[in-house]
Amino acid sequence: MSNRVHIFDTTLRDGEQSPGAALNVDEKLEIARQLERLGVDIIEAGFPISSPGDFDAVQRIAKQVQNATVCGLTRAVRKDIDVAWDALKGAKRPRIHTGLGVSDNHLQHKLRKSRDEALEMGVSAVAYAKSLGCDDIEYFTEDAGRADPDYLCRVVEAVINAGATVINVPDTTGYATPEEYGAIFRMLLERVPNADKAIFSAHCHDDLGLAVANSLAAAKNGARQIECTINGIGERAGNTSLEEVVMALKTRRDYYGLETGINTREITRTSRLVSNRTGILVQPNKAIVGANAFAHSSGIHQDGVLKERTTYEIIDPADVGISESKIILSPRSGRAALKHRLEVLGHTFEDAAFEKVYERFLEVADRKKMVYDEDLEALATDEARLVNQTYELVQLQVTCGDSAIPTATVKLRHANRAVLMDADTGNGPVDAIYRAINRIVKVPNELIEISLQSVTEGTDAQAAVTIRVRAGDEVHSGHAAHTDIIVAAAKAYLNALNKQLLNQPGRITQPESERVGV
Ligand SMILES: CC(=O)SCCNC(=O)CCNC(=O)[C@H](O)C(C)(C)COP(=O)(O)OP(=O)(O)OC[C@H]1O[C@@H](n2cnc3c(N)ncnc32)[C@H](O)[C@@H]1OP(=O)(O)O
Ligand SMILES: CC(C)C(=O)C(=O)O
Ligand SMILES: [Mg+2]
Repeated sequence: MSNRVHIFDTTLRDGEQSPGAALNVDEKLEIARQLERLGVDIIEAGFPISSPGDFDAVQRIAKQVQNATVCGLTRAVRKDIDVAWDALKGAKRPRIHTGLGVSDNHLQHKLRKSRDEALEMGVSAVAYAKSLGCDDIEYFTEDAGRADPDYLCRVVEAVINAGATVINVPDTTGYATPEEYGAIFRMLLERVPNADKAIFSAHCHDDLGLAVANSLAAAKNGARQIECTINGIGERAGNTSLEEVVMALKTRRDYYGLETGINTREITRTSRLVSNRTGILVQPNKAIVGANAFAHSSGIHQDGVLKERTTYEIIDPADVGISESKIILSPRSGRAALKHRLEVLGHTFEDAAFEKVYERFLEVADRKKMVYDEDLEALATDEARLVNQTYELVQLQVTCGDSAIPTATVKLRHANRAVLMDADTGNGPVDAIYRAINRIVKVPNELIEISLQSVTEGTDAQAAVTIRVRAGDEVHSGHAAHTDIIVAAAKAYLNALNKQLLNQPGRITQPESERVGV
């Protein structure tokens, strides 16, 4: 038996059966083009009899696709087959996918047919498709996951005799377990006398979250076609996800010994296109294509991945078309991750300065949960400026509002370790802060410009404050960033005053203001 597994993509048929996923014809064509780039073997383009729009889509895809087989779904009904064959006329490699339920549940309640009647319908549908000149006929034994094995074997044997070349054994309701589903394929291959005349195909639904596991079990037991959809979209809980099943076969080739023709580097692009056009978002923790699939956010993992990627990654992100894995800076990140990201952004620090950056990073991370490059830039430049500071902000308390007198209390630490506190009122909170700071620092200056800017997005964004003060002939600028804009304003002012103080002899001398908590 060959070790090549055909990938049958049904994003445009079963995937489009996802509630709310309806695609227009142009979008279907666009997705079909991308599926070809991805290298799928078969594109199930639609159910041509279902609507004029679907007929049109199948017809246009059939004409456009160059390499893949293009397939149209039908019931085991002549008019469906006629319409599908008509839609597939322009295809280089057309396939009719017809079939009928095989479980007693479907026979009794839905089709209201006896086993023999249904078998006869299936056989005539295949024979009819063949009579039209179709030599690639796939037969689906709907709800095979709940069918009587003896009846399933009878149906499969009969439809292969009638001309079916591919036998689809769907677990339509997502009921089977991997062991059971694998065993169905083993049984069919062992018991059906003409089984060697057909390729057996797995088609699984994810009602119990087992679609991928069931498809893999089928492949392990002889299935050589897997039906799947991009992002696992599809009827109810969805279908087998193409990206998961393909990457499982590739990553665990040692276990399955099977190959597909998929160009896995196109996986991410295809996933994004389908999500975009269907409007169905991909959950962040989704395997392979979720936003977090290659993101590391805790310190121990980040340290490991930075030392050697394979400590926590079994797939190289480049293999699925992602340039690199992500290190997400969070309150759980350690020094290794922070240092790495700062270096990537071009910031290096001496050990002591780095410890201060790390301390401030943790403060920001606790407030923001995720720290972005823009936050780091703000944080790093701020710290770089503060290395030579004379005064450092220890604590700030502000009272303001439409009926309160803006009042600020500031506590500063001097370079000689003295902690100084003072308070003042002002026209507004920033004015009050600057007056309180002036009472401690006591360097004459004039505030000539203040600008406030948000450097990241959201209500928890970092605010950056830039100010300029004039002292005699000199102008000093100060810059600081913080998630609290009032704190950023205080730090920016201190930053400017610290620069002013750099030029003053004896700046490390103890100033005269009130000393507290030395
Ligand atoms: C498991 C799957 O995913 S199967 C594919 C599911 N996809 C779709 O159903 C989308 C396309 N479907 C449609 O557009 C429509 O349902 C159509 C055009 C196929 C049929 O529409 P209608 O003629 O109005 O029939 P309706 O949908 O109400 O009922 C389905 C009929 O097909 C019968 N039927 C269902 N499956 C099959 C089958 N595989 N072979 C033969 N008959 C079938 C049902 O028993 C029912 O027949 P009844 O009306 O005699 O009871
Ligand atoms: C039409 C068939 C192949 C199907 O989608 C199913 O049984 O789930
Ligand atoms: Mg299905």
